[in-house]
Amino acid sequence: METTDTAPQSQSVQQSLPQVVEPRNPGMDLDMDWVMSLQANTSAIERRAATLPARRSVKKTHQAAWLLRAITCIDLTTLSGDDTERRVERLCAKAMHPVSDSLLSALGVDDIKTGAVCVYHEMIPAALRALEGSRIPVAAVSTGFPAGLSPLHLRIAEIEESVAAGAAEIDIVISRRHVLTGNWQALYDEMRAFRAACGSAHIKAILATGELGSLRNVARASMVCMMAGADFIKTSTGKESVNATLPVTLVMIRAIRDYYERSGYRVGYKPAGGISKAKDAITYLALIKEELGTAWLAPNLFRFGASSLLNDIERQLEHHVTGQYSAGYRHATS
Ligand SMILES: O=C[C@H](O)COP(=O)(O)O
Repeated sequence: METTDTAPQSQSVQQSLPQVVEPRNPGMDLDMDWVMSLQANTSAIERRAATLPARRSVKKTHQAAWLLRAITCIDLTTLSGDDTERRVERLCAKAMHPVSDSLLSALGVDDIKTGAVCVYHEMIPAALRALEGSRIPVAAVSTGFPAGLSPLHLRIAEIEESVAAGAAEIDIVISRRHVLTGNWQALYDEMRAFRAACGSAHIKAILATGELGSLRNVARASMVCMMAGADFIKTSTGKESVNATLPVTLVMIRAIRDYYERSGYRVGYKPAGGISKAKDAITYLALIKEELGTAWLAPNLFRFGASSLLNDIERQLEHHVTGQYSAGYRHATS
């Protein structure tokens, strides 16, 4: 068994984050030779992924620091048809105070907040009002989320409206059919247009990997989106039948590493959908550290897209401090 015995940083979480301001990935011309050269050895990747949760255990003393770091990397999300302003306000309150004051002081931490709050366009004003003064960015899903099958001009207009409404981050969905038909030029052009519409807002490209057919397609789609200027690549909408997985993560973060080695630009990674356990969050963080290095263990380069992960992290932190578990409903986010 391998032990991840170095905590990501000390327990003064927000203050200790690497404060390097990354230059934005400007993208590059579509390099078809590079795209077509990307392969994925599915059985090797699945074998490696299967060993990850068992191989890695974080020493008890470092667990709290890893979990606090995970909190700072959460895009705390609500994306439901029955979302209301009230629900979004409660979510934002949780984003600003993700852990109770008593737990924070027991852990020796002054302040902590989530990486962002992620909502549908209509909820942007409510989120901005509730987060005022907190410096937590609002992320909006866009481009006909989750299917992305509305007319292109409407998808572009949706981005522009969300940016005008104050969203600092835009989570777009790609057209899966461009990947499934191998039309990489169309995917590149679409992503370029989305990036232009975002202006200064950062763009996360949701690949919907559960619908892309193969890990090779995931590798190629990741690379094309980065070439077109994605600031982050993100696995899933949370609405596909298969969302974030470790094999997909391996493929995507290796594409990020290749892109960095060739271009010099660090692109962020956001696994999303179905990540609800603290131990899974630690597995993801440890894998990121191993494959990409500590520069990526910060909210400017790594996010979890998650609606309920914070509840379990808070429970585990409480256990760390008191030695006891409380009922999950006590930590509900919305
Ligand atoms: O992007 C975030 C996802 O929609 C959240 O998915 P989840 O509800 O399974 O955590």
